[in-house]
Amino acid sequence: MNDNATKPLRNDCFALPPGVNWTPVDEALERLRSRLHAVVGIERAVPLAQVNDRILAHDVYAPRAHPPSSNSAVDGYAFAGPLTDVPCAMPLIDGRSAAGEPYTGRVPEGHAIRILTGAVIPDGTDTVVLEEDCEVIDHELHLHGTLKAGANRRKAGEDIQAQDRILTAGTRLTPTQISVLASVGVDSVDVFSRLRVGVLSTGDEVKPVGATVTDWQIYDANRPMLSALVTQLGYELVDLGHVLDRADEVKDALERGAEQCDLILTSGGVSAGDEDHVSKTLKAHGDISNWRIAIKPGRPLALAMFNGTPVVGLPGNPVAAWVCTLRFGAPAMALLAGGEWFEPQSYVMPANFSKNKKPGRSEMLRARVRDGQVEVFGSEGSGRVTGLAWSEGLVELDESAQQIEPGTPVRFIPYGSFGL
Ligand SMILES: Nc1nc2c(c(=O)[nH]1)N[C@H]1C(S)=C(S)[C@@H](COP(=O)(O)OP(=O)(O)OC[C@H]3O[C@@H](n4cnc5c(N)ncnc54)[C@H](O)[C@@H]3O)O[C@H]1N2
Ligand code: MOO
Repeated sequence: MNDNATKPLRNDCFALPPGVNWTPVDEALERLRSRLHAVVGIERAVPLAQVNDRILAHDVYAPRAHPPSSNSAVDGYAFAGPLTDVPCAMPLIDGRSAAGEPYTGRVPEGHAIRILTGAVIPDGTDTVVLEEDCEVIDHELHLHGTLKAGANRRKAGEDIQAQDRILTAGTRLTPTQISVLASVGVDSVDVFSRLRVGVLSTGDEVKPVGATVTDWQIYDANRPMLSALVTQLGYELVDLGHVLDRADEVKDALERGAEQCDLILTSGGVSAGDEDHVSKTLKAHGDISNWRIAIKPGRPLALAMFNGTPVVGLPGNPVAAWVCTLRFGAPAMALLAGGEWFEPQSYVMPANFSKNKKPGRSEMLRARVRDGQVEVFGSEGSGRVTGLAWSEGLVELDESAQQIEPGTPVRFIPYGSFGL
């Protein structure tokens, strides 16, 4: 039950203004944000049991209030408050109000009634005393402390009023939001179809895991990494496999991808070398813009439209591919999928390392937090996959030069901030 939610992207959506050479990270992000929009269809009335991790297509309004009636927050006794003149005693009436079994009569003035947690506050009462704070002797409630009117009462609609907008379109649904929907009886919602993301590896030296390899060949580390990332971000993975550095193979794979996917991630073949066929093919058959982003690692990033489908040409080095996918790909995919653009939440914390950073480029270092301090991986080599596994996030150092010493505040972005 899909329909097209949006119009297609423009072919020149990644074009750079004339004369642009090095693009600062913030500018690159702003450019992506302003040129991309949702490209997926809508699935209607999807049951709550199937909406975790899906993106809401429409705002949702509450069909009823939460809580629907005023009720007690504690086990105790209800009466009309406030209680100022203490100590005092109040006759208890027969009967009680329990959750699922409300008291239907009216409590006379000056009387109290037994009430349990979650039970509707009976007519004639508005205040509840905890059972630990009073005594019952011979059908009489003895009270010792003062209480404000409305104490221990959860008012009807104090959380949600009927017709309130409870969730907005573009929200990625999580268990906590599903609880909000359920609490007001919403049993199904409209969500965007999952973004279909193709992952393609390129390179004559690259072989899939499981293949026989010789010394000059390497295993494809990027495709399994990016595939797992795509799935974990909540998108539908389309495995486009691996192709050699040959124009016809790259073109065939991109054509297959453009038919099946809403976005294609490629790795390798985007710098200026003789065998960089991804760039060449995109140039020959698509609308490509080679963004030289002032970021390390990940300087070459190719953004292109190929047969109407956006292609992100990631650098081959696994660390650069990882960093670029998180920093640029994750918010871009969120927009294409109907979600909201996001700037990952970061935390300023003291460094426990030293670094003399050159000006001109941002640097993203593999990092983690121990004992309230940020540590970085021992090597910055962008082929070092062990540093990826070691890290729990990234440290982002901005374009300006910086001398980092132990104790210098740095910006740590946990992987969770990218939606992982
Ligand atoms: N003259 C220049 N040379 C290079 C530049 C430059 O600006 N000028 N940039 C360097 C940087 S930085 C990077 S990153 C790479 C990016 O190059 P490509 O995207 O063309 O990537 P490749 O050359 O194909 O591969 C780079 C590196 O990564 C390995 N690789 C490739 N695919 C995989 C994979 N699926 N799994 C694991 N490893 C992979 C590949 O073997 C290379 O070692 O360019 C620099 N050169
Ligand atoms: O993108 Mo490259 O891996 O910066 O080193």
